[in-house]
Amino acid sequence: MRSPKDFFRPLAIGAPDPVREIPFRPSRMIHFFDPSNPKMVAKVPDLAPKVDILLGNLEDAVAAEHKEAARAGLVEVGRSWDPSGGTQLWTRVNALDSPWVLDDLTTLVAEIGDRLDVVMLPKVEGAEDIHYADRLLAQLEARAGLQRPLLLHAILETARGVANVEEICLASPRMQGLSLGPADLAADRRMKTTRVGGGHPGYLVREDPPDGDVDASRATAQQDLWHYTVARMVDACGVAGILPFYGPFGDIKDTVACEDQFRNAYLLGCVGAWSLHPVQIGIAKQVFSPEPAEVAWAKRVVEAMGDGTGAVMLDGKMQDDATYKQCQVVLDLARSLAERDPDLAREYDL
Ligand SMILES: CC(=O)SCCNC(=O)CCNC(=O)[C@H](O)C(C)(C)COP(=O)(O)OP(=O)(O)OC[C@H]1O[C@@H](n2cnc3c(N)ncnc32)[C@H](O)[C@@H]1OP(=O)(O)O
Ligand SMILES: O=CC(=O)O
Ligand SMILES: [Mg+2]
Repeated sequence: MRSPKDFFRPLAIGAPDPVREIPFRPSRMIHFFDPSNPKMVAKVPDLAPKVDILLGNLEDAVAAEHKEAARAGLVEVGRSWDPSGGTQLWTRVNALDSPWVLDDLTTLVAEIGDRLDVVMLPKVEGAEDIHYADRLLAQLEARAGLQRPLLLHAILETARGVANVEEICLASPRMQGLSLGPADLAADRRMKTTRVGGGHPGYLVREDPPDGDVDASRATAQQDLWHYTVARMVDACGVAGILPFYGPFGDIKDTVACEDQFRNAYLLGCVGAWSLHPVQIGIAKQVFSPEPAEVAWAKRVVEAMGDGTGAVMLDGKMQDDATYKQCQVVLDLARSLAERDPDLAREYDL
């Protein structure tokens, strides 16, 4: 194990210094596109200003015969990318055991390393995966003469990854965040759902039988299959000072259930989710931006609490040091979103 004193030292001579803190930038949606698909690439100029993060996906959902074209397509997008708009450019590279990942990393860092913000790594199982990518990126950054380190984002999508989630988050100063990968995770855990995220009608609780009559009709409510993992992920990210995201919701037509899944993640502490189709961009934008009424309430609490200590009553509700901090979380998020979004700035009146 390396000495903690070495944690913030570059892993290759000439590589940029690792970041000390993960910058919080608006990250409500990570919009996936396939850079080998000309129709999707044609939409990039229009989509880029509408999303917080645009991600060129090279892994699953890109057919094996299109892997090289996807990599080359992302290089083209990166070369004409204008970072001054504030949108982040990310990529999801192929898995570390795949035949493509080495070329993905070497090509992307050399060609567009100065445009990319974050590299998403799929199927991360433990700290050893992050250590490998960390060293390789440092070598590639040094060779490319990059001034700023690329950050790493891991997808939590194997049982082993979930079991090792804390060590993954703490494995490198490059770690920017985690996403839940419910599809691969379901397969790896042998869960019996064939859906990409979302609930399942079979996973429910049923009310007790009235007067012991087990044949009577009884109300049921679907439960959230992902609650445990999202909560675990949020805590692990909190420990490491990095950002948790919900991942994909595959039922593109069911925008209502998508919104519910995103909102559960938002309330539990996630900063954003993936959008797989343009229709999901607006859902994520709305859900992961605090409601104006919530922001107004947070402002009232902070004002009423003065220096943030003691207890006061506001509309019949007790406020103290802890609720002051809860309200600061909402206000900090609102302020950072308002800086990027003039409509929200007006609605929040900040
Ligand atoms: C489990 C996981 O790993 S999830 C992450 C990996 N999966 C992905 O990245 C999937 C990304 N999304 C997609 O591939 C597509 O959205 C699909 C296959 C789900 C649906 O695609 P389509 O059937 O073409 O959807 P639809 O007909 O509604 O598309 C409307 C238009 O939006 C475009 N479009 C669809 N998705 C996207 C996207 N993610 N980004 C940009 N444009 C898109 C289509 O090309 C189409 O363009 P056109 O009007 O010029 O013909
Ligand atoms: O990559 C995402 C997943 O759900 O699997
Ligand atoms: Mg996956």
